[in-house]
Amino acid sequence: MSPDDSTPRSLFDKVWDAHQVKAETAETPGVLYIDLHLIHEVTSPQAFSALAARGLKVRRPDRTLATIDHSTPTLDFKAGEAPPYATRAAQLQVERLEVNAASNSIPLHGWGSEYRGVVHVMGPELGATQPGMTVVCGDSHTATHGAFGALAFGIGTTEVGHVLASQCLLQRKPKSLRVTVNGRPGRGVSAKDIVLAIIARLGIDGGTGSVIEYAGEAIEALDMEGRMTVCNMSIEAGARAGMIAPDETTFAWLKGRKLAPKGAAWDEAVTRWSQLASDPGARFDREIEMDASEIAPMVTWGTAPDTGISIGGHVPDARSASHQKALDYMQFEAGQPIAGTKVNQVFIGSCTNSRITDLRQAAEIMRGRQVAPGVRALVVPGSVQVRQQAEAEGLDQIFVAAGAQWRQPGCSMCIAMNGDRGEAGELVVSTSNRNFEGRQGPGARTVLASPATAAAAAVTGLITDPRSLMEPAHV
Ligand SMILES: CC(C)[C@H](C(=O)O)[C@@H](O)C(=O)O
Ligand code: SF4
Repeated sequence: MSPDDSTPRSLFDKVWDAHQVKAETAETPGVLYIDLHLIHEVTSPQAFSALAARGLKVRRPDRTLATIDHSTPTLDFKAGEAPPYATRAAQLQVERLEVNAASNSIPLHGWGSEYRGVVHVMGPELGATQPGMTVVCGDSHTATHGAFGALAFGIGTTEVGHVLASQCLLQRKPKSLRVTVNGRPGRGVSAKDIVLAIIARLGIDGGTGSVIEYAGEAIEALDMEGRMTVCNMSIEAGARAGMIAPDETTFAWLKGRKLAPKGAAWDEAVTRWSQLASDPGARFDREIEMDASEIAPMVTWGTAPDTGISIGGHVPDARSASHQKALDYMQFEAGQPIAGTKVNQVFIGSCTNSRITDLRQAAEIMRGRQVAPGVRALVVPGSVQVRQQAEAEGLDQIFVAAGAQWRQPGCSMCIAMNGDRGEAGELVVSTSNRNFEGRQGPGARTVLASPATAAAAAVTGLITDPRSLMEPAHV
């Protein structure tokens, strides 16, 4: 059932149509071809076991790419020494992936690879993620890759097995939602603030069953790192995926990367990719518009990512029992200003905000300042590449001189599976994407924020508007 050529199509429609092997019917889902399958140590073991139990081989090891990120320690260790895993389970997960990747000829960026990193940081960095592709991973933040105009979404472990075995997935076509962010944000307002504002507007289930296309001047003005931050959090509004039309910014970022097309193939790819943007008149099931100039630096007050408020705002009144529960957990009083709240830890990292531009924004605030007494600040680059780049720019020196800890790459305190965590009752200002109860350690309280806001919290020990610490030159 291919639409006739004159029907205007969205970016999502175009990528979907190009990968549909078999159309869905009322009774059965369709079959979608997958271009890139990313895997990590947490959601792949049972899938490999399922394949082995049925005597199946990995169909396209060359379209599969593995890394280790969730369970890996971020502490330094010497070459030849065993990594200082937090638990035996963490070690076994990593070792299992090493064996599974080797025995199935899947490229693994494990210990020793200069491309190891959080799966949603290293895939794009390698140039593995490209416009117009379908990308899946057994991980809910796979939407990150949609920043390149790919259709990228998270799948469950059973589906990881399906894709390993067949390179295809059974899917029903999701609905479409366009979020247009008009205008330009003011100084000190980053991609993270924009997406927290979008999620606050949509609610945690406002995007359910949909693929979001982000559009508008404020989105187009973002660099690729910012676009990845926005797409990354699509799942936090319940959406299946987030996408942004590829443009010159996308092509310039990808050009020359290890797995990006080269020479004539590059030119041919750019011509193809340039046709992916939504056609004028393309239909969306739903549309919302926002104005970037109205967005301030955002922080969350609750235990769901849709509880963002502007940093100058007040914690809202409880509107339901679950709101009250969130207030109690967070130890916030309705009506209190959120700025000025005491902070115990700061985490700058995660697949939302651990890329080079994120670290530059944090360093700009920390330069020449000290982490406040009693505060622990962790800066965890998203990949070995980001770490090396940051060190080449001297950012590590700024963090270390400020008294922050400069760590090895990984998911770290975003999910607290590797030993990095907040203690019960501690307030953690975090650049990650989830503030669920216990996400960063049992009883730890998470406030989501941008890298600049997190850095401002580190140096003041309080939730602080980062604009108050910015040089007048940046006004
Ligand atoms: C461990 C993994 C399955 C999980 C996910 O799916 O997102 C994790 O990455 C997260 O952020 O919660
Ligand atoms: S950094 Fe956090 S959100 Fe991203 S993949 Fe790792 S645990 Fe999930």
